[in-house]
Amino acid sequence: MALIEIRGVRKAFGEHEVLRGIDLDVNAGELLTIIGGSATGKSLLLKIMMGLVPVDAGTITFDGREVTHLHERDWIEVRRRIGIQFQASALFDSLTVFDNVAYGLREQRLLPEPEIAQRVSESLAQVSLPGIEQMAPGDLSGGMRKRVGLARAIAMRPDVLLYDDPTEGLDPINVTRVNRLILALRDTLKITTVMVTHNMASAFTISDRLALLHEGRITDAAPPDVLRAKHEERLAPFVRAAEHAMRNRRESMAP
Ligand SMILES: Nc1ncnc2c1ncn2[C@@H]1O[C@H](COP(=O)(O)OP(=O)(O)OP(=O)(O)O)[C@@H](O)[C@H]1O
Repeated sequence: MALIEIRGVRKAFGEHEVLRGIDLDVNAGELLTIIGGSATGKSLLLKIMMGLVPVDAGTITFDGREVTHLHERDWIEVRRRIGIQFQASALFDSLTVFDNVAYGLREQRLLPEPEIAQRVSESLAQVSLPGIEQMAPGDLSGGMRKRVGLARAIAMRPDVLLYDDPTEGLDPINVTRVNRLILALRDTLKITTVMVTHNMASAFTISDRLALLHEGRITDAAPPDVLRAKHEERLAPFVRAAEHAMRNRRESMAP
């Protein structure tokens, strides 16, 4: 059974039907990337997986438990197992890096204070930023802010990590760095990963599977090579963008 099962999920805002029957499985341990045109509902789907937006119809099952209509306080328990990195890193600028990374652990009273310090330092090391606890977010580069956002998410030891455009606005070196980090976290912490990205080179390079969100439905969900071989018109722009970027070696994951 898949870790997350989405069946027949529909969501409209007024007359605007954004999701028209989403069926999607997320398997434990995989890195699944949702691709699609602008405003097709990719970020919305991540929010729905976190229980942040209620659906109009359909079901979501997490680790065998249907969570579609959970009460807010029960969602909190489920959300503890799901980390998210938002498009903007969403750090609190008035807090130090330490307090930012410790935020969720303290808020949910998950660990005593000495263990929090240990967990924060481990999490910063895992994103290759050891020892920056006392820095202010304002003094960090864009790439570092993203990695601190990630450290905050992994400090909670989630089973699943959702990334909303993790490489957006980064230069090629930092794109490669973040991509490597996403893979390393999946492999070392065994985190099931769902990513939304506009960066097709990243999507086609690091994903185990890609899911195309097209006209309100997941029309294709398969490994990158399988999608590439399909030669479907709806997939062509994404495949072309990936091949173009990879040909130009703008964002290479090669060691
Ligand atoms: N809370 C909301 N209220 C009204 N409309 C919304 C809301 N959330 C999302 N939408 C609409 O749903 C559509 C999909 O939005 P979403 O942000 O998920 O798109 P996306 O595929 O992630 O887009 P992009 O690739 O451009 O970032 C958009 O038309 C958006 O305006």
